[in-house]
Amino acid sequence: MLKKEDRIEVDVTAMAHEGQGVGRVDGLAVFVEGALKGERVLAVVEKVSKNYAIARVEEIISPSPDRIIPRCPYAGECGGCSLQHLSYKGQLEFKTQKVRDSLERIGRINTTVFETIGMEDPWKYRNKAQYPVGKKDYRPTLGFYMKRSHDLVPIEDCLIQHELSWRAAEVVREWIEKFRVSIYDEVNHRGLIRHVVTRVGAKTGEVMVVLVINGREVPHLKELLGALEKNLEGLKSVYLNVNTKKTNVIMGDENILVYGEPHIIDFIGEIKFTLSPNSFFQVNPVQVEVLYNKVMEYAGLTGEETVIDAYCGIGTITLFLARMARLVYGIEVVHEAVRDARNNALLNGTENVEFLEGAAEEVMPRMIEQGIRADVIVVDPPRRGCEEELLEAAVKMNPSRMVYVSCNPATLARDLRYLEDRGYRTEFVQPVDMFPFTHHVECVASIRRKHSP
Ligand SMILES: C[S@@+](CC[C@H](N)C(=O)[O-])C[C@H]1O[C@@H](n2cnc3c(N)ncnc32)[C@H](O)[C@@H]1O
Repeated sequence: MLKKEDRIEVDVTAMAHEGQGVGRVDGLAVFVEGALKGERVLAVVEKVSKNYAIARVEEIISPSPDRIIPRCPYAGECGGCSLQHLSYKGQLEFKTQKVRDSLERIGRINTTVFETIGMEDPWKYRNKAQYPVGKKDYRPTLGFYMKRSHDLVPIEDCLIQHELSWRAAEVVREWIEKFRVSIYDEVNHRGLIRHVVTRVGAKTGEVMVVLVINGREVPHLKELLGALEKNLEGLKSVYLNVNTKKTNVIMGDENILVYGEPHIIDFIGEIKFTLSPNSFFQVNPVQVEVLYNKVMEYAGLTGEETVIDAYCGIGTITLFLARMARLVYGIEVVHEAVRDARNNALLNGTENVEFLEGAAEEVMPRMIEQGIRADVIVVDPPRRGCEEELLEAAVKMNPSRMVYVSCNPATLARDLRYLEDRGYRTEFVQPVDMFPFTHHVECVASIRRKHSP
């Protein structure tokens, strides 16, 4: 029987969904952090439970041809990226396989899963960063948490963040140090500065800086704004975000604008969007165009259709769809996002959209009661996937096509099974790499009604 601290040799035969290598020792599945499929490794057991064990790599006995030396100096420590040691080609293959496995095992979906579409340059792609603030050797530091912990890994830069983002974080760090501004301590719930959140408009270069604070004001604000203005070309907006709760949720509900404009602007393709501190906006501006173009292709619109875009956020997909549809309903639960979506429609002069506020699983049944039907339904839910009530309503509307955008292959598989059992067929699934160097993958599924009425 394996036990904690055992040193074992493992032949890694598969990759788990979060990127750990998996092998078997004494009949038990062992998940080895940092190991790749095809490798033989020496590992130290960290945890043993009834059905599996967890181990960490101590030595690579025979490496995979896909193993690379991580470019990031914090790889293995920082919880942000889990695949820095895998070649980019290997990452894309891993993601394709992960989607195929989920669809087959969880959903028993028999469909074509295309190869994952990757980036030409998979670095510096993120337009949003959330840096926790802490201390190292009594000095303020910013960084990222280790995997499954709140231990801060101090960093000097992040290779997947937009460069303006780190520059903003550095300015805030220097200001904290210079004016001895207190740093939040989550153990005793004291101190002021919790996180620095940055958003960058990739096409416009506009920057928003949000200081998440355990309070409603900061000392030496004038000096902070002066330093940000001086060092950050493109600075458009600075907010204080009030989060006085003892919680792991990063941002609170209240935002106080202390500099510049309430929004920054960015484009996806030709369409213009305003972004506020809390609104959801896809983090990879290059791949989001690839993703939305796939949505358009699979929606197959001619200009005649009534379309529903459920879980529409600030109306990004809605406005794309509207260019080729008669009317698009966007449905979203977050009030501010609906307000932004309506603004974005105005900003782009788009009139054939209507935004409905509420939980999509409640709004869609009400639409049916009002006699509203859709020819095409697009859904883009959070990781937990769609509520059954929403899928039930979607099937009742009897659209000829659905497009499912998903950031979680497991819930995608579950929901596709629901639809397959009720007269729909998954034509194909296209994974898109929105998050290089992490284990996450986005998918677009094309779904068709099996029989026309
Ligand atoms: C993955 S995001 C997609 C947003 C948008 N389609 C985009 O590409 O930017 C999911 C969105 O669903 C919203 N949401 C979460 N639960 C919801 C629900 N039950 N009904 C409607 N919207 C919901 C979230 O606020 C978020 O804006």
